Amino acid sequence: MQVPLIRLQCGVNSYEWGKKGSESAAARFAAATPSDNLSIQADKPYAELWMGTHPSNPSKDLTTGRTLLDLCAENQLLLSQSVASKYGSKLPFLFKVLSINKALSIQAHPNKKLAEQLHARDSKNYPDDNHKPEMAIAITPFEGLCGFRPLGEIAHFLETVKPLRTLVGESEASQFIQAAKQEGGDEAAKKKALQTAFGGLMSSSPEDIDRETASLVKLAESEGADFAAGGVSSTKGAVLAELVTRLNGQFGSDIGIFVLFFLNFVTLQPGEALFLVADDIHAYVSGDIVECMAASDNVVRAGLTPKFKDVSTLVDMLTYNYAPIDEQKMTPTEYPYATLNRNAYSSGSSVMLYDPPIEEFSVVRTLLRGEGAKATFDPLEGPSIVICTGGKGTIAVGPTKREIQEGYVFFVGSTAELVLESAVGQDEEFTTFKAFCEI
Ligand SMILES: NNC(=O)[C@@H](O)[C@H](O)[C@H](O)COP(=O)(O)O
Ligand SMILES: [Zn+2]
Repeated sequence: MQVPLIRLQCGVNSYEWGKKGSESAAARFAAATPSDNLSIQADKPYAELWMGTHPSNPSKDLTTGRTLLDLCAENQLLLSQSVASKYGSKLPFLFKVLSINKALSIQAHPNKKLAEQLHARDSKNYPDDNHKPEMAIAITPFEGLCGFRPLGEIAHFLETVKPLRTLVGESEASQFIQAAKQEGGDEAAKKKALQTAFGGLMSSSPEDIDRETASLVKLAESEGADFAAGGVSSTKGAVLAELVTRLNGQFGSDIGIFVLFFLNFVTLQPGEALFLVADDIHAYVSGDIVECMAASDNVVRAGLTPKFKDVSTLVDMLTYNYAPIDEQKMTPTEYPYATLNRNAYSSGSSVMLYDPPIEEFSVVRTLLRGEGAKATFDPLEGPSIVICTGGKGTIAVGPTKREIQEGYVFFVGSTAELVLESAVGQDEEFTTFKAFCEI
């Protein structure tokens, strides 16, 4: 049976935080594929390219116009029997490219149980009954807020940033500082103190937020590198001061600006990655990324957004885990099931695996340098989606061989032996990302 290689036409979502017009990688990639209803407008934000079967924006077979969702429902072998029997006739993952001009909302994604409850209670704001663990891989330099800081860092900010301490509340702040400074001590009590302090911040009144935002911005502008007593080792005062003024410029007076002092601020270079389990708090700030997640669009938001906010649900649902940012970063490993040809070896090409501790997806980044560099992948017992984010080459499954260049997206059916070959010049790179599920 001929395993299909299907060129996809993918939709792009215009959220307010997206980069504008062709500055947006999501827009450029979407526009690389012929479409009768997409013309990129220079002043319109384009946030997310969606690749997959999610019904909110299902990808289509470019040749027939049929949705990938329909094709998988008609022929489960595209997914493989094992994947289809566990996840039904749809992809277990949703694959995206995000192009971020302004900060995304302060958010977390509910675990499976909470997702079912929220979906049953409010399917408009919570369209899925599924969890949404997610992984982000930087295409360009990326900034994000991710997971709670080590408690000592938060204590430092409560002691040195008066507007923050005022919004948290004097007693909550001093109780937290006391708990944070206890050597060893009861982990559950520390997390409770963190939840109380964070909950105190998030329950601030709009008047208090307006007043304290104005004071915070004034301090940031006047103190510069000395802001927050010079900051902490992971985030220096000057960086914090710039972030406060940037976020204030983007959102005006907003409680999300104060969340900055509770969350790790992380920068990723191209190829570096983050993994977020369900219920992990985060907010991406800038850059272009590839993102892969379980098939869900459930977002619980609490700040930095014009969208629906559900602050009490967010405060209640969080794990209140805290850790240095390096524990949130994911380290890719060499992908063992691909063979590079001589050109690829000699030009320093690479095939790297990003493999989070969940079943629904993994991602492989293939970076082929120079003319004729080739990677041959062992057949997978499961579905894949491949996007080219730079350069050009060919993609082949069995006897079917197609051109692929920046923005092109292909669905690769189960048990395909996939071959990628570069058609770029000597010092250029042909880069693809492949999301897949194999169980
Ligand atoms: N962390 N990234 C994600 O979860 C993306 O997949 C979501 O689609 C975005 O967070 C949605 O962001 P807004 O709700 O528009 O602020
Ligand atoms: Zn998210």
